[in-house]
Amino acid sequence: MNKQIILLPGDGVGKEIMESAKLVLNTVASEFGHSFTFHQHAIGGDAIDQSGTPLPEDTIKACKHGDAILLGAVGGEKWDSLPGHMRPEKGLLGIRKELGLFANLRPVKGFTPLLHASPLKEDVIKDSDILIIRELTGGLYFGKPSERRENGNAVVDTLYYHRSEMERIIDKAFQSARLRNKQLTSVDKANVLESSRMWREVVNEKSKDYPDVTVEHLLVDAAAMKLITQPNRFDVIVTENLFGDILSDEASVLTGSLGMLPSASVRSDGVGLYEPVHGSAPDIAGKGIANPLGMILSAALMLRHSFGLEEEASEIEEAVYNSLEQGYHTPDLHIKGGKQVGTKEMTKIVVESLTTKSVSNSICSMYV
Ligand SMILES: NC(=O)c1ccc[n+]([C@@H]2O[C@H](COP(=O)([O-])OP(=O)(O)OC[C@H]3O[C@@H](n4cnc5c(N)ncnc54)[C@H](O)[C@@H]3O)[C@@H](O)[C@H]2O)c1
Ligand SMILES: CC(C)[C@H](C(=O)O)[C@@H](O)C(=O)O
Ligand SMILES: [Mg+2]
Repeated sequence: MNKQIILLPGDGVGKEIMESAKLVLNTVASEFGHSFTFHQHAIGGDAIDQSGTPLPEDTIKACKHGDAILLGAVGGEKWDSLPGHMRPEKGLLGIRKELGLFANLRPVKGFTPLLHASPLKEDVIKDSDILIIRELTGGLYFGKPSERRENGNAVVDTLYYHRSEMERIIDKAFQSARLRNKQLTSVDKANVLESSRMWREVVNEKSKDYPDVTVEHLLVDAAAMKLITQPNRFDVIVTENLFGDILSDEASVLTGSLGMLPSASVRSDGVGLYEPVHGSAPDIAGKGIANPLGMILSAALMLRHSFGLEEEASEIEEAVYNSLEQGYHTPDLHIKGGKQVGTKEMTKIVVESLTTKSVSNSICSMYV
């Protein structure tokens, strides 16, 4: 298979972990006889420094023509004082919107060896296998107006959703639930927000088309609590943009670290942008200790969702979990008796595991 992959390393640890993804993808290419060509472009702070804008035209053009996109992370203190529309984060929001990537899939699989200090019982964590589906191109992130008023003393952000935007993401969530354990939790704030009341209506209407899927509604505050106290009760969670952003970082504790979570931002035709859930991690950037696994697992999601390479994707996931089971980990994780390594070494271990195919594991879930 011949594929053109657009790489947007971005800022901070984004650059470091993108190297890891490239190495793993090159290994897969040579093991399975594929040809992956990489085209690197600027986004975020990196792009601001190079051309004065967080999302240059040539980056948008390349993303539209590539077969899939891998993104590291954007942002950092250096650009924090820029006005809102100039910030690195606008580059990320812009490319999601530009490509119509309305569905953000964030799989979370509990992994007990990493959580020896957790108050939860081991089997609760081990049984936790959640797919968070976050609406990605609407809500407060994109609502107009968003501005300062009254001489800068008042502020407005707008939460706008069209019913059709709710319908497509909720449909996607029902379809995903059907492929998994047929349980859908819709998270909203229907006791307060009009948008959430419409969201609930749409979920209830759509549920008639999916009678085999069990639906529950949770208010977001209670959902946040249950995600931590009873994570194994969830299968697929669907929610709007901002709630999904927050809940997915929270859920990452089930895996031991935010550095572990991958994500796929997709639309209906398979076009996708794949990125770890975490940010540019300025506190550890440049130290060579960033966890590359969320990025590597995002590359696996790309192979599965955009290229249909299920076997290759599963092998990467297995190599990642085999490496952890052997005790190798970056400093953000805590494995009793494990061996702490840096980004490059961790990547090398995953690559070795891929090439030796020392596979045997039951902890790796199908990320749908
Ligand atoms: N998708 C993205 O590009 C994205 C996502 C979130 C935040 N951001 C941006 O990143 C910048 C920093 O934000 P933040 O500090 O709130 O969030 P962050 O996700 O960058 O970091 C939060 C914490 O998690 C740790 N962490 C994150 N990724 C890690 C990894 N791979 N390995 C080990 N530890 C890791 C960090 O060291 C930090 O302690 C901000 O400018 C923010 O806007 C970007
Ligand atoms: C950087 C920021 C705009 C982004 C978001 O909120 O979507 C990030 O937190 C994420 O989760 O991808
Ligand atoms: Mg986030």
